[in-house]
Amino acid sequence: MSADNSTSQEIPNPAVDGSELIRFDKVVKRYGSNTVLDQLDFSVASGKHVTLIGPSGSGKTTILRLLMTLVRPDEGTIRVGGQYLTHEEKNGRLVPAGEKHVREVRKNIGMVFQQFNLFPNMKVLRNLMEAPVTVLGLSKDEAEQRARELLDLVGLGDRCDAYPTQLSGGQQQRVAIARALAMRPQVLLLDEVTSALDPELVAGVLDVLRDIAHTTDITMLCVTHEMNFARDISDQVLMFDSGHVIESGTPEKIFTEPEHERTREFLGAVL
Ligand SMILES: Nc1ncnc2c1ncn2[C@@H]1O[C@H](COP(=O)(O)OP(=O)(O)OP(=O)(O)O)[C@@H](O)[C@H]1O
Repeated sequence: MSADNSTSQEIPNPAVDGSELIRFDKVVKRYGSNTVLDQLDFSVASGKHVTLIGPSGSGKTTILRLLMTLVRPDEGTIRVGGQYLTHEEKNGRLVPAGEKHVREVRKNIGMVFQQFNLFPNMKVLRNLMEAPVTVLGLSKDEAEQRARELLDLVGLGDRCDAYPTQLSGGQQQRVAIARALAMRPQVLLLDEVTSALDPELVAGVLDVLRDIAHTTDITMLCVTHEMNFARDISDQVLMFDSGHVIESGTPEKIFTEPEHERTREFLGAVL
C-alpha cells in the first residue's frame, strides 16, 4: 500500500452537510487473495448526487453491489438511512443481518444496471408494477397509476403495452430507470447505465437522468465513464484507486484542478 493510499481515507467528505444516507465504516471486501476494498470509510449525504470515477478494477461497482447486497463485506459495516444493512441489533449487540432485515433496509435502494435486467415476459407496465405490488403491498390501481406517471417521466408513456424486446436499448434502459423509481427508493444506484448502449442512444438516457437529478430530491450514487454527465449532475465526485478514495470534491475541482497525480493521469486518459 502506498503512502498516498494509507492516508486517503482520512480525506473529509465535503458534501456531508445534511444527514448521511449511506455510510461505509471500515469496509473490507476480498475476492480470494484480491483485497478490492480495504478499510473503506465513505458516506453520501441525503439528497446529494455522488459520482464514483476511477480506473477499471478499482472497486467502484463493488460498492454498488455491496449496497444491493449482491455481495457481502468481509469486514466493516454499511448503514443506509441510519439502519445497518450488514448487521442487525439483537439483545443490544450487532449480529450479521438476516434475510428479512436485509430485505427491509434494501427497500430504500434502487439500482439500474448496465444490462437493463427487465422481466422479458412482462409488458413494460407490468415490469414497473410487479415489485410495488409484491414487495411494497400497493394495490394494483395504485401501482398502475405510479407506473404510468413514471413512464411519462421517462418519455415512454405510449409504450406501456410493449414487451422489452420490442424496445430499443435506450428505451429499455429508460424503463429500467422508471422501474427502479417505482419503488420510491431513497437512493438510486446507477452502474454504467449507458455502457451497453449504441452511441446514438446514450444522450436520451442521460437526459432522463439529468432531469431526475435536477427535479427530484432523490440521492444518487453513480458509477460512470461519461465525464460530462458526471460534471452535470454531481454535487461531489470521488476518485477511486485500488479500493480507496484518493480524492474527492466538487466536479469543478476534480475536473479542472485535480490535486492527486493519479486523478490527473486518469482524467488525462479519459477526457
Ligand atoms: N465476482 C468476482 N469474483 C472475483 N473477483 C471479482 C468479482 N467481482 C469483481 N472482482 C474483482 O474486483 C475488482 C474490482 O472490481 P469492480 O467491478 O468493483 O471494479 P470497477 O472499478 O467497477 O471496474 P470497472 O470500471 O471495470 O467496472 C477487480 O479486480 C475485479 O476483477
